[in-house]
Amino acid sequence: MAGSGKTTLLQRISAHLSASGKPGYIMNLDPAVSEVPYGANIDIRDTVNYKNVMKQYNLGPNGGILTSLNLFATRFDQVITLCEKKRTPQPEYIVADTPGQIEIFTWSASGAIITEAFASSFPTVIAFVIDTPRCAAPQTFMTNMLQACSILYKTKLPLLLVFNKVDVASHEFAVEWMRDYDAFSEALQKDTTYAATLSRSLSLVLEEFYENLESVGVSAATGEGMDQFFEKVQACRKEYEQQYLPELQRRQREKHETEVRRQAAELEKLKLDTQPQQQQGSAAEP
Ligand SMILES: Nc1nc2c(ncn2[C@@H]2O[C@H](COP(=O)(O)OP(=O)(O)OP(=O)(O)O)[C@@H](O)[C@H]2O)c(=O)[nH]1
Repeated sequence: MAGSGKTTLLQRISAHLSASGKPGYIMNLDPAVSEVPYGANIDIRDTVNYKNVMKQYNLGPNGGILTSLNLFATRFDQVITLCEKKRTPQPEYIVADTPGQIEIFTWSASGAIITEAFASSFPTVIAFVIDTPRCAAPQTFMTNMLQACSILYKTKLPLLLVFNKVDVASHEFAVEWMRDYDAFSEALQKDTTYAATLSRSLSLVLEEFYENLESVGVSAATGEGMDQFFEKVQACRKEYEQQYLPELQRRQREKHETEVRRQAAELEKLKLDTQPQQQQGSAAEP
């Protein structure tokens, strides 16, 4: 979500990878950001000028971001080619920062094109960054979980909940709320509003979702929890290989078979269309 610390975390990830001797391949996909505090290998702003897009298409800020991202997505095959290029040292991670307005990325055609392009070329993991101090209120916590759930639902990719800013507030309460429905319900006890009742019911529904989620507490500001972050990313990578990849290969096989069937049907149609002409042609021969 906006302000959760995505850019600061990316800066931290980049520094962590550089310190390990294997710099990451870093990408900025936010066309509206004024400055990025890390050295980006690919920056959407080098390709699309968001302010010009707003002017040219007579759009507001969100429309401008969305259209810039759509324009960029049309060239994403070139981005993937750049990512696949051999380098020394070979980066182990490609990390992408997304626009702050979550819905622009997750619910747009370009967001789908970009995530699918990554996911069909590399093991891909979504890191959902959460402002931990801000989600100490049970209903804000629930709003974050519903957003995470909708991203998981949309992308079907392994998702890691990254509780950021643990230098300000520990994320222990959030882990407890995910593990123990009663603890979450107790936190809502004094609240008798409709929203609190809804949150309680949703928490029950989300129990299964929580069970299959990896989570970690980090501080992008101090670097706390970064080793655990990378361990969790590796766990998510396994999930990608065991669950997402077979499903992706099945979809690709299905697509290929449909294409083969379509081509065979076209060929058959062509044969039928040309048959009477051949017969006509041979009848006309002396
Ligand atoms: N205390 C603390 N502050 C942090 C941490 N990470 C980020 N911040 C602060 O949170 C604010 C937002 O951080 P950004 O990295 O710009 O957040 P973002 O999610 O990229 O923001 P948008 O792109 O605008 O959505 C800044 O003031 C950061 O300094 C952290 O781990 N601890």
